[in-house]
Amino acid sequence: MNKTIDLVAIGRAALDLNSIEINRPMEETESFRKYVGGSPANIAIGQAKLGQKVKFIGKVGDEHHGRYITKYMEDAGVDMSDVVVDNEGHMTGLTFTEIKSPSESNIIQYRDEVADLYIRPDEVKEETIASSKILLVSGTALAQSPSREAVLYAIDLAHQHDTRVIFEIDYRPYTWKSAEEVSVYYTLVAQLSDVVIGTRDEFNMLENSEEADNAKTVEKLFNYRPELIVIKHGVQGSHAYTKDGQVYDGKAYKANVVKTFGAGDSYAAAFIYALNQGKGVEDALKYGAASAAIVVSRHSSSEAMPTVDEIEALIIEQDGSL
Ligand SMILES: Nc1ncnc2c1ncn2[C@@H]1O[C@H](COP(=O)(O)OP(=O)(O)O)[C@@H](O)[C@H]1O
Ligand SMILES: O=C(O)C[C@@H](O)[C@H](O)C(=O)COP(=O)(O)O
Repeated sequence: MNKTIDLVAIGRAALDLNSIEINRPMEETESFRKYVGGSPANIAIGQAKLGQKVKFIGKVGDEHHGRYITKYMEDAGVDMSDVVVDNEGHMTGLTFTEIKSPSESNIIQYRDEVADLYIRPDEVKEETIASSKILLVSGTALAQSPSREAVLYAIDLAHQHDTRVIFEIDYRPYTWKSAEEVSVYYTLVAQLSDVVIGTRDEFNMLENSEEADNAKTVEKLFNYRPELIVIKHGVQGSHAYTKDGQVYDGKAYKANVVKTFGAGDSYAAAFIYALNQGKGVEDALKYGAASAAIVVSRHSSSEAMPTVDEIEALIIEQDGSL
């Protein structure tokens, strides 16, 4: 089928309530600003801001927040026509963020019985997956049925239609029942994906191990489908590994940090954008890191997503050239 969509993301679109009073613990914070949130929604918005054609597959609550999210993402350029409105009383998920200092942010999520975890396989449209170059899978969508089966079905369709599967591990400690359960589903989906992106801690969850050896992690996964694996190490940067044995080291850019969350989603949006533009892995690491440096210097994880010009200006400013 003709690939008219650059990326389709599956998973949660939710709300972030970010503390307005920065550098304060949550216990002393009284005011919050609302943004669209949820890792795959943030990545979809980031991609749209980079000029990509993006579609979203998910389920939102039949209430004010669900309507706000759908409208915001449509206005941001994300095609929301496959998003289902829940009709069983499940609500949109909420995240409160604590901005304690430029090096410490924490999040508290309300994720019990949330609408996004109730998307069913029969609500995933084959023609959407078939017409997209990339299927972006968020690991949190594997935490519970029927969302788990919806994701596995989407991956199967992607394989049938030559759609590249990118797995953002996106570990959140809610909803999952045990470390073993996390490891089983993360390993299964990583083995079925073409590209896997996660932090070192997230790969530890995948392996259900504290060993934290990047070389061993990639060696095991390269026995399966993945051809590119990215392991992120916060402000220390990230590493990309290819199946043919190449290793690329990416550095973080200097930033005037407001808060540390949002780094991963902005990194993924720009990293995938660069790959889709035909740039090499080395450049993709720069685009991802520059995008993250911009988002950590702003208040949100969605509205804060940069344009291509902003990313390239930051790379030129700090590296001297693109
Ligand atoms: N404080 C920071 N300043 C500048 N860049 C950052 C900072 N924190 C993270 N980044 C960039 O964002 C990337 C992803 O961040 P990381 O914290 O590893 O992911 P996640 O947000 O998913 O936990 C890093 O590789 C780095 O390039
Ligand atoms: O993913 C969520 O549900 C919460 C996000 O919207 C929030 O902005 C966040 O924690 C982003 O974190 P990241 O993984 O550092 O990008």
